[in-house]
Amino acid sequence: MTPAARIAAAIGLLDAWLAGAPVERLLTTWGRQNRYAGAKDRAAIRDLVFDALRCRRSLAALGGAETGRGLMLGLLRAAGTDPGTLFTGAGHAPPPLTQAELAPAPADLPEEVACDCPAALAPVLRGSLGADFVPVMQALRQRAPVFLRANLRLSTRDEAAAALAAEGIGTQPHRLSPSALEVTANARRIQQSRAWLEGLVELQDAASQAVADMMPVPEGGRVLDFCAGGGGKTLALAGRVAARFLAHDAAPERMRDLPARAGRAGVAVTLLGPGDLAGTEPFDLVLCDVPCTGSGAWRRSPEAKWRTGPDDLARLVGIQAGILDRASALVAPGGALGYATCSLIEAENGAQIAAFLARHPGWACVTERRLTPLDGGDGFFAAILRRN
Ligand SMILES: C[S@@+](CC[C@H](N)C(=O)[O-])C[C@H]1O[C@@H](n2cnc3c(N)ncnc32)[C@H](O)[C@@H]1O
Repeated sequence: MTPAARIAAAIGLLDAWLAGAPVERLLTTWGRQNRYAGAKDRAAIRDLVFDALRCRRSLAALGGAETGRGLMLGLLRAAGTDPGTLFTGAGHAPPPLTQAELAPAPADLPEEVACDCPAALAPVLRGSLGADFVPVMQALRQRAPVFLRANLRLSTRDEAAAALAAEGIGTQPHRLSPSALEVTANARRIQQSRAWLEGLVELQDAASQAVADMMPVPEGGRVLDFCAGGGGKTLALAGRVAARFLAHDAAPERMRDLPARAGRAGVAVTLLGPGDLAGTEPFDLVLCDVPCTGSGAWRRSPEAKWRTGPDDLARLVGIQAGILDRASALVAPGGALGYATCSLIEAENGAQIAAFLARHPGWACVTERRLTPLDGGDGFFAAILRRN
């Protein structure tokens, strides 16, 4: 496909997204319906769509309309490319620019538009981020780096990096965690590499690794990952300490890849569905990596940035409180309750912990950490609580 034809495809996909369809389903369906498009075309179109979603507000302003066409015009203008060179109407290119579209783009955009902050959550984001509001929102406009976690059970980080380098995959250590590697070349080869297939590395954000590093796991102890999902945190904990790991999720189908991932990593994890918890307590650590707005990960999931509002936030805060109440009852005397979100919003973070402590006076918070994309990885919050 020509660059102009890829832009025309992205315009169609963005129009369907603006009409309410989920982005991943749109991209999958587009790939099935356009078999002539090769892997490079599909990847390029995905990049165009995700770049546009990350910067939806500013690009719509630069392109003069909140339509697929307006977003692509804005994307080209933001990159300093004259859209007229691609909007030619020739072959599969988008139709030429109209008189209205030829008008100069606005020189100055309002702050929240320029940093692509969603209007619905702007007050809570401003309140939560304070002086970091603009830099963090600006950081969320960029593509996220690809990070790997070296499985320290099987090799050192340097050995994992050397094994990847032997297969042409460039990495560099990242300061957020002793296991974190930032991929600098050939990220698309990772899942075919021997290093990945043999469990030396896993894909995991560096801040997510830093959160796992904070969790107190006693050697030989019992650990419950209460909201295990794909098991990223379970595997990071198991990569650090030899202990007994149980993974639980309210939606057990989310854990379907965990047995294969645990097998690759050389660790044992017992899976528990919603009805299986009774009698499994007590645990030395119960980790609650709770469902949240995901605002710290909007670089990777930009769709959520525009489709999450105050009602979703209120619903999630209620779910998080319920999880903490339930999970705290499973912690052994002297054990720890871990809490984590990939959110930047205080209601899901420090305020959630303060509300838990107000409901449970026997508990105290011993550590809290807030990470934003300015630290290099996704935005995360983590706290460790112990019974007084
Ligand atoms: C942030 S994700 C977990 C990500 C995972 N820990 C990882 O690192 O890959 C949150 C998970 O919580 C699960 N969940 C939602 N409500 C829950 C509940 N009430 N109890 C337990 N798990 C729940 C969701 O199904 C989802 O898989």
